[in-house]
Amino acid sequence: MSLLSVRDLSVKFAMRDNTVTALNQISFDLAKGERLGIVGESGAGKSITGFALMNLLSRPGFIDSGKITFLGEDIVQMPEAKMRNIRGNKMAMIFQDPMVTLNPVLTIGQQMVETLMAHRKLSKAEAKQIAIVKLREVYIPSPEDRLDQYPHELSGGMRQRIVIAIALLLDPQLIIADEPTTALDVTIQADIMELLLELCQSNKVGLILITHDLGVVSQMTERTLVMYAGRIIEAGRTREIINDPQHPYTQGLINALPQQTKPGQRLKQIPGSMPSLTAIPKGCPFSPRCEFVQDHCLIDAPETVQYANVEVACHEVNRLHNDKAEEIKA
Ligand SMILES: Nc1ncnc2c1ncn2[C@@H]1O[C@H](COP(=O)(O)OP(=O)(O)OP(=O)(O)O)[C@@H](O)[C@H]1O
Repeated sequence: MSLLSVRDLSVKFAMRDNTVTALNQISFDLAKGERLGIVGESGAGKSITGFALMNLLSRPGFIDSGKITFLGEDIVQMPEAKMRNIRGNKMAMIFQDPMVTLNPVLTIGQQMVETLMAHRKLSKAEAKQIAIVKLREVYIPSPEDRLDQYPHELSGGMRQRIVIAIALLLDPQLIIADEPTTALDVTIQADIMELLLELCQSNKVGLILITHDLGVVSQMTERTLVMYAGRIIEAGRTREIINDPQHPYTQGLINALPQQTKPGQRLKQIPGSMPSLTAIPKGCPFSPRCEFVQDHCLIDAPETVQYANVEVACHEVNRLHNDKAEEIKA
């Protein structure tokens, strides 16, 4: 059984005068223990996807259609009380800012013990012991002492480690991490990612990692979804997507990576920007920024097709692929 299955999921925002589409019929699967990256520029719909999966969208956002099946159960139709239980026990979300999760007026120990006791039949002493074990797993030094500290007494990196420990407290099967290191000092970002990877692997926890950074995705995940204007425009094994991207947008993201730029050369940014939800172009949403655009790209939205080991939504994928092969031959 797959851990998660998303079919034709559409999310809309009810604005004052009209309704705009933030997610447009996205579909994907996640196997148990699998790690999936969701990448794309700001506004692509990555965070909205994370919130929809947790059934945490709030007005004006709502799931318009589609199905989300988690461990065999339909999340979209699930009553909120049951969903709250699943959110605590089976899936957890880690946000960019640790203070979204941590309560500033409670000690670390109070937060962890309360969470454990709310979901498990445990005495306070037992819950405290589990909290200490979990803090040790995220390499918090002197965990016994940390239990009595408040979040503001700890560094940003330490706070995010504690958030990871809280996410893992009830042994979830899925963690959704939305830019979990963006707010942290650059020097500790890699440590936190490494920790998350290690814990997901050792506990066989599925991971959905939301990030704009393809470099991070290549280190952390087995499969990747590339999102643009609320659609999945390319999906496949991370290795294939990084080494042989098929969609011009993915190619643009990879060309913009600092490692692709020679010293003294300017970063090759994709021209233009992500459209706002109220101005998504007709046809292929990427067409105004695409150097390979053809007339028909402006009229019809491309279907998703299987091509060279990935799924890709681009009218011109065949031509681009052949041109690239010719280039390599020459
Ligand atoms: N409450 C809201 N009302 C209206 N539009 C919204 C709301 N929240 C998000 N949006 C829009 O939904 C789109 C997708 O947003 P989302 O936060 O998922 O993007 P993202 O890919 O996660 O970007 P970022 O990397 O900046 O977080 C954006 O165009 C955003 O402006």
